[in-house]
Amino acid sequence: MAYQCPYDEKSLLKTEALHKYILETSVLPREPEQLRELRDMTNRHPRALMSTPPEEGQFLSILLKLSNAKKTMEIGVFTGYSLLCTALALPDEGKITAIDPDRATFELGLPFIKKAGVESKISFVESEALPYLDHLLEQGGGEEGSYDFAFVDADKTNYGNYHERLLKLVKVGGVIAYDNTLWFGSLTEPQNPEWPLFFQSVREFFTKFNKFLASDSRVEISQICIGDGLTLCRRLA
Ligand SMILES: C[S@@+](CC[C@H](N)C(=O)[O-])C[C@H]1O[C@@H](n2cnc3c(N)ncnc32)[C@H](O)[C@@H]1O
Ligand SMILES: O=c1cc(-c2ccc(O)cc2)oc2c(O)c(O)ccc12
Repeated sequence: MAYQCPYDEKSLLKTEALHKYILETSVLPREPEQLRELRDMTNRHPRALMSTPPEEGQFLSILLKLSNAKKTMEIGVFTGYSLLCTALALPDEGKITAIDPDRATFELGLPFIKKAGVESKISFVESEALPYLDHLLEQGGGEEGSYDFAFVDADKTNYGNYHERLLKLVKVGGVIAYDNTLWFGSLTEPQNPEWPLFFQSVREFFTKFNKFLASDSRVEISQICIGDGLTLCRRLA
């Protein structure tokens, strides 16, 4: 049976009105046309809740520009909202390695990426991320320490495994961003036996992963209350 997330609203803000205010004032009026069209299409998908929300996409975009990122990695593409945000934010020579075993869902968003004229910046890799990251690290050829930025929004309980590989692939000063680290605000809620088992296991995972990141001396971190929680890790040395 399909997993059903117990929450249908992806915002951690105090009220829905505040979320609506931010969207209507600062985000949606400035959202590029192809992103809006891709988001409208995705909203009709049964798993639309998985898509990166527009305020988070806007944040990723400004972060990529501020950090002058050129070579990035995306783990977990779905229909490509965060991927298109990234592709639009990178300079003309920018490159994104986008990894997801589900090509069909990526292809739903591809016409919008093409229409935006940024397809050439994207190399889509149809694969589970872990073996592909290992392949990049094994093949040599300058992949180690070459990425400016990585956005991780895939199978949550593998984030620790991605972290070890990505710390080798991003350059010193590069950033790894982990999505969903506040998992619908459930981390500080009492355990609810009515939650689906998958939801509970991800909650337990993030409880440990957040502590792990906080104690990881290889990175500087900032956990941001946007979308479902986003933790930025900047590689030190
Ligand atoms: C939350 S969605 C990604 C949302 C996307 N960032 C967006 O803005 O629409 C999670 C994606 O992770 C992919 N995924 C699941 N397991 C994966 C794995 N082992 N490696 C890479 N991607 C995986 C799923 O196929 C799904 O498309
Ligand atoms: O409800 C979800 C589920 C996921 C999810 C489940 C299984 C995978 O292999 C990958 C992702 O991801 C979500 C997500 O990223 C989100 O922002 C909201 C909900 C869900």
